Amino acid sequence: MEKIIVRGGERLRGTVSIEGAKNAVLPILAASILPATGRTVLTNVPILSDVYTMNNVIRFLNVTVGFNEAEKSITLDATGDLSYEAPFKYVSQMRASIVVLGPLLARLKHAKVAMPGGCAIGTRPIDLHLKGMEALGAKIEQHDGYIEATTTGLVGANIYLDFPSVGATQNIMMAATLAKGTTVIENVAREPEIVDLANVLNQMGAKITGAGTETIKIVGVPVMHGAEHAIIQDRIEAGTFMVAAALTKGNVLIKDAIAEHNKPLISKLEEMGVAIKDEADGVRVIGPEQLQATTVKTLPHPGFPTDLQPQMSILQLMANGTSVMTETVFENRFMHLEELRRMNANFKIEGDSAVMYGPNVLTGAEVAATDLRAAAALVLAGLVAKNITQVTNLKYLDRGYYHFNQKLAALGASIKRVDDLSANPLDLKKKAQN
Ligand SMILES: CC(=O)N[C@H]1[C@@H](OP(=O)(O)OP(=O)(O)OC[C@H]2O[C@@H](n3ccc(=O)[nH]c3=O)[C@H](O)[C@@H]2O)O[C@H](CO)[C@@H](O)[C@@H]1O
Ligand SMILES: C=C(OP(=O)(O)O)C(=O)O
Repeated sequence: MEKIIVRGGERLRGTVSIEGAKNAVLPILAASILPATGRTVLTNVPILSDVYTMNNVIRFLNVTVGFNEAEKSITLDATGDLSYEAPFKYVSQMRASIVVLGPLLARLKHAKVAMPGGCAIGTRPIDLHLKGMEALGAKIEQHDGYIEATTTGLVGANIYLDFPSVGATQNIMMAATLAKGTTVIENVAREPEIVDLANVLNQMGAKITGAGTETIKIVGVPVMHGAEHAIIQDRIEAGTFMVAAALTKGNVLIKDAIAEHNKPLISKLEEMGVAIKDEADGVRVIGPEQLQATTVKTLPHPGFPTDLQPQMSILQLMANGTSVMTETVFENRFMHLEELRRMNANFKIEGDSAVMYGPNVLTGAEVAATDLRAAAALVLAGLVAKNITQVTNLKYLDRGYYHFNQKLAALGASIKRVDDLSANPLDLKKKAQN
């Protein structure tokens, strides 16, 4: 069985490089459906199972996809006859496939996408995506587990999102690029990945302003063309390594990390006694001898990211005093803590909060990942636990981290992965197809 085996107790030291952002590249791959002429070339693409899955989705739609793993680049061509259906087989593997709905509707006036279910971290409805498509003039029908959207032509509209959903913002923004007239979306998500998507769409000929603020304006254009774009750095991977350095009393330079993108994490780390230095080539993190307790609440950007909550909670467990983590974005994102009971973690869950009594003395155990960030958090816990920790269910880790154990080992962690199917991109690719 594939597993990561880690012996706790090493201080991490050195430099670690960060990949392109998973949450930026996935919607941008969907955006490659929009150009009717020219090829799109993406660079700084992370080698992740989610990327292979999204490649499979858009290949099924007849986009030509060439992934050059050695160069971390993908060339895309959507100039042929496209198909409008994203089947259950792929959408069930990865919820983010729902973001093909907007571009398909814009380009073909017809989209049929399998209904994405919830996942381990929450129920994850898509009502806001659908509300946006309807406002732009799409007729939505739900049947046989599919959402079918049709239109005689999308028309710009004013849309207010009840919640700044990342996926809904991306889907509506992409649908509106080719709509007739102007669309204004209010209360949108402001994540850096939204800005990256808007940048590539504008390179493709779209007219989008306001990405990164609460209101996005899109002036529809008749046609879009291919573009070249380098994916932004992964702030969640960077944040995970910041936590790893802080946790192990380490001293690590997270190369090319963008401090601005990780402000909410950095501010909490500083509160806990961690030294952070914004250097010319990245962010240096120096962990203290003893972390201090802190209170954290997850929120849409620029609040504390839910995707760093599980990792941050390991720091809180190790901090001196009582820490509280409140999760407001997803209703079921404390599964890693339940696993950590096997490692003697002392905490209690009260509604949407976890109250952690530190400093804990974690002891190694066999634990199973339940989702992507839970997987990373369990490995982090292993770095500071006594004895040996074994983490299984690594398919979740491979969705979002490239060479996670190798990068930690290069920083001095005593860690290895057995039966490693992620070392070779071809194995990851095969896994994404199964
Ligand atoms: C591929 C990708 O980029 N994934 C990220 C994206 O997911 P995703 O785009 O799915 O997350 P959303 O921002 O849409 O979801 C946030 C909250 O809004 C709710 N909601 C969302 C849409 C909707 O139509 N109705 C509704 O109620 C969700 O159930 C959830 O409680 O943002 C999340 C929140 O930062 C991150 O954790 C994910 O890593
Ligand atoms: C929840 C995440 O991703 P997704 O939305 O793809 O499930 C994540 O990246 O932590």
